[in-house]
Amino acid sequence: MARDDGDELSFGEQLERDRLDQTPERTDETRVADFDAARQRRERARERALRRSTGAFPAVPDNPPEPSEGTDGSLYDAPTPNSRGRRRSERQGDETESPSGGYARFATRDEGSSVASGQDGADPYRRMPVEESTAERDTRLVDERPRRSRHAAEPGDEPSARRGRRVRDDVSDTAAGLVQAIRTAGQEADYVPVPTQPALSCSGLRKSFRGGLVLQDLDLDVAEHEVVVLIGASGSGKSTLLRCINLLEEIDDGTILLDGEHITDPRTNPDTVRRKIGMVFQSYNLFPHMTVLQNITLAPERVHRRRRAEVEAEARTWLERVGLGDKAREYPDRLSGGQQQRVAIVRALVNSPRLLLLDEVTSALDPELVGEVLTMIKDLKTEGMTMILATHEMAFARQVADRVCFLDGGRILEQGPPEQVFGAPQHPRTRQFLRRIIEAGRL
Ligand SMILES: Nc1ncnc2c1ncn2[C@@H]1O[C@H](COP(=O)(O)OP(=O)(O)OP(=O)(O)O)[C@@H](O)[C@H]1O
Repeated sequence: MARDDGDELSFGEQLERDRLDQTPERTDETRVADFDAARQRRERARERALRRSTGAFPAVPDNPPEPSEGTDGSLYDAPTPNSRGRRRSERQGDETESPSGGYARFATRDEGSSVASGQDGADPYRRMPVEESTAERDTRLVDERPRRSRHAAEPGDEPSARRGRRVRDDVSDTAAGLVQAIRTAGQEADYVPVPTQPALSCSGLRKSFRGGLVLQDLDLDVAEHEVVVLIGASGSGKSTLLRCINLLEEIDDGTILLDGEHITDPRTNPDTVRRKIGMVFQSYNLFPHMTVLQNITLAPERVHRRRRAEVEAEARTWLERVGLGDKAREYPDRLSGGQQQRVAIVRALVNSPRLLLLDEVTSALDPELVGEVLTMIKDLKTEGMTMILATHEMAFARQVADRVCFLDGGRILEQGPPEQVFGAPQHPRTRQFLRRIIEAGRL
């Protein structure tokens, strides 16, 4: 539906206009003024919803505001699949925006609108039970939200159900999906869930080289602070996945969202993305003719146009932290392999990336040098860095991973907490792979 001035109307706006049109004794001026005011209110509500989606807020307020139909009687914005086609009066039990802009709450089927309107003495903000399902994957239960996510996907999860739902504008849709899930299950709920979005969300990734499919409809969500370790046989697609995430390879199909931003959109500037995603490779890739400091500051200065003094100060701080403070003026060939790899990691960290990708970072190191790099990665984990690592170091994977993903033939065949994947693998292929690792004495 189009407005008179040609603008597309959202579904909420259509309903709002219908409602205003049907109100008797209104002049054109008041109708237009009311419509614009309602539109602004909805935009403010949308901004608040977005802010809430990225930060913590109380699920159950100390002093819950009176449940409200909205101070203005306007329609709740962002209509949802299960609410489309219904007017506010019919769906006000689904979601209520408090006057202070604070809370999402969900009524069960039996509560109907009486709860939302505060009738019959029901506490409209009481906790309600919910059993987490796949559709609720991208929500956190506020009262139990851990600092570090344990994103334990189950084998057999249906990824396609999540596809295309990771953009910021989908926050309300996610919440609505959750409401629907609760209703479908017909269960009473324990908690008020809050929709959140993963730091990284890959959906339906496909990548082929010369006709050979290397990634096949691969889905992967990574929560903030989560450490995901990719394991799998040589050629299973681990490096390709990391390179696609960093836009070093162009995907054939699918989407990658970073903090809800569609980074695989062809209009995206890869340099902007790479400032937010640090990547470290097996072979450290340091420039031999540049000092350690120059290697670290090169891209931030030249590509990202950051001020030299600022970048140098950051680089020196990092070098001190990883015990290489005295190496800033050295050339790479004067450093050990482990030291060079630590410099490469510092180079990836100096832009304060949102996500760090580590591709076999210990493979090229002498065994006695592996430890210092692994210690550095463990320290980064402790500090809450969100990371995806591809590694053949199974013992390390077991120690550092929040979640282990086993790749086979370009697919994530099995994933879960390390104790589950290493201790009780479900898929025969995972068991076969791990048996070989154990036989080789690598686990
Ligand atoms: N640039 C490329 N051109 C052609 N084929 C490629 C290219 N990059 C990767 N491949 C192929 O894609 C498949 C997956 O490679 P990838 O490096 O992602 O696997 P991997 O799981 O990281 O292996 P490894 O553990 O040995 O590093 C392999 O068959 C590889 O030969």
